[in-house]
Amino acid sequence: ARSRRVSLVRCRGMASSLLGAGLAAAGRVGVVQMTSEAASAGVKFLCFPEVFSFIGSKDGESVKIAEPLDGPIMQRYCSLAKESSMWLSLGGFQEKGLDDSHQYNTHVIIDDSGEIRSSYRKIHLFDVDVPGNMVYKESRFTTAGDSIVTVDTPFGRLGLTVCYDLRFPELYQCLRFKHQAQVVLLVPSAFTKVTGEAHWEILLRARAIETQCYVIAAAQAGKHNEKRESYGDSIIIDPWGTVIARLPDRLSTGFAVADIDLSKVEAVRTKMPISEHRKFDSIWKTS
Ligand SMILES: O=C(O)CNC(=O)[C@H](CS)NC(=O)CCC(=O)C(=O)O
Repeated sequence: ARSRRVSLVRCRGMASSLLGAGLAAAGRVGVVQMTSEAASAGVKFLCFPEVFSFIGSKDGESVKIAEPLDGPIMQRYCSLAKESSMWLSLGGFQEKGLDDSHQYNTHVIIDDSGEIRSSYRKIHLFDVDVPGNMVYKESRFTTAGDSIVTVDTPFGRLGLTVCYDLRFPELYQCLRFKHQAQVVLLVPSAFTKVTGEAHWEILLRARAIETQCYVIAAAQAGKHNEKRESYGDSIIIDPWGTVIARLPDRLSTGFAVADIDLSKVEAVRTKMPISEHRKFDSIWKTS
């Protein structure tokens, strides 16, 4: 297996203007310029954080700008992928839902010819009272997905997830052991500052170690508006659990690059064959 360059990106002002509905010129330059810089660095697959095209400052704002996957926002990203000959992971897209007051929180994979290859709707919704912070109720405007999604790419079989999904290891177990996500589990996120500082990196490394997969986790960071602040280094973790690329939380712009080497996945799994040792079917499933 040849190694492939993969990268995480974060742009200044990301999520307020960008390629989204507001479309401020500066924001667009941000995304396009960062993508071209990544292309010059040899990147073949670029991963964006959750809510990459829009973050609202008030409840219910994002449902108003939600669009279907064949709408103008996604079309722009498809053109960007094609022009830069790059695969894109676009997590946390506000996909138009069943009615005007509902959306899905959707992770979209576009290939290097500009075609949407797959999309995953966030299964676990963040209805949480964050200690010392605020009460989130994602389910008010968002409908949960109910399907597990993998997609075959030149970077291996990807397992798609979003943000709060990270806290539910059974999803990752299913991706690895039932759907053979041999390679990367993508976790685009906008973790809160409080929960992110406490849990973000340790959960990501645990998911990589226990699934023996690469984990690619693009994070929002910094203050978005009066009410919202996100926390997290954007990191790429290898199947042994080592962080091999990092874009620190304090940087509002930039990208981090790593090579994905599928032979590393096989090496870790051969030496420690947890898929043969697990007792899920023989004990847990039936007890
Ligand atoms: O609603 C939006 O604008 C975009 N969506 C998000 O930011 C989502 C839902 S509110 N955030 C999380 O899932 C945070 C998880 C988290 O922080 C944790 O698990 O600790």
